Amino acid sequence: MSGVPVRVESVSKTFGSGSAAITAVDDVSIELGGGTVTALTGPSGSGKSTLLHVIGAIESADSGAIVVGDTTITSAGRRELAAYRRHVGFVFQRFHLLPALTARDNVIAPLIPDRRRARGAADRAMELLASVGLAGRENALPSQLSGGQQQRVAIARALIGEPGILIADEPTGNLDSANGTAIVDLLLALNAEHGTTLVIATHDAALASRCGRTVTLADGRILSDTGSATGTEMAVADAL
Ligand SMILES: Nc1ncnc2c1ncn2[C@@H]1O[C@H](COP(=O)(O)OP(=O)(O)OP(=O)(O)O)[C@@H](O)[C@H]1O
Repeated sequence: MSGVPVRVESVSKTFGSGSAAITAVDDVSIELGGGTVTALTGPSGSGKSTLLHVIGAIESADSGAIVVGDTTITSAGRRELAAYRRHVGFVFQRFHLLPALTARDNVIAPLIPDRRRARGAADRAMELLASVGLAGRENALPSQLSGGQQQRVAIARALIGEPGILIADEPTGNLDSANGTAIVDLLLALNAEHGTTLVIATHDAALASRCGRTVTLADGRILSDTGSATGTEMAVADAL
C-alpha cells in the first residue's frame, strides 16, 4: 500500500477541565504529503504524542478536522474508525510487545480481531520479520531479544496491516545510538521502498535531521516547520 496524505485542520485537544485543563494541542493545522517523512520535535509536554494519537485515532480531537487518505477521522463512525485503525502502523518508545507471545505471534496480534486475515498471516509475519533482519528469531520471546530487536518486532507488527501511514513515537528513545541509527535506517528504507507516509516524534536531533521535514511544537502549537516539500516536490527537485 502506498503512502496516504494527512490533513490536520485547526485541531485542538484539551485534557481535564476548569483550572486543571491542559490544552495539549492548540489549533494545529498541518498537511503531510503521501509518502513524506516528517519529524515532530519540541520539548517534553509540547503535544507531540497527543498530536500523533489524534492522527492515529487513539484519542479523539475536541475540535477541528483530520483527513487521512479518504477517511475523515474526526467525523467517522465506530466501524469506519475500526477499519481506519487497521491501516495505521504505530511504533512506540517502549515497544509494547506482549511478553508471553513469540516474535511471530506479536507480529500477527493486530490481526486477531479479524480471524480470516489472522489465519493466513503466519507466512506474512515470517516475511516481515526477515525484512527487519530477524530471520531465525521468529520463535523468540521478547525477553530473549535485545531492545533493538524488540523494536524491529514492533516495526514488523506495525507493518502487518499494510499501513498507508506509520506513526512512530520516540522509536529510538529506549535504544543506544547504534541500535537507534539502525532503527531509523530501517524506517527510512521502508519509506523508500513502499512510500509509507512516516511521522516520527523525537527528541533526537540526528534523527530529525534525516527526515525530509521537521515540525517543531511548543505548548501545543507549531513553532516552526522546515523542509516542508511534499514527496512529489522533493522527487522533482532530486531529478533536476
Ligand atoms: N491522558 C492525559 N491526561 C492528562 N494530561 C495529558 C494526557 N496526555 C497528555 N497530557 C498532557 O498534555 C500535554 C502534552 O503531552 P504530550 O505527551 O502530548 O507531549 P509530548 O511532547 O509528547 O511530551 P514527551 O516528549 O515528554 O513525550 C502535557 O502537558 C501532558 O501532561
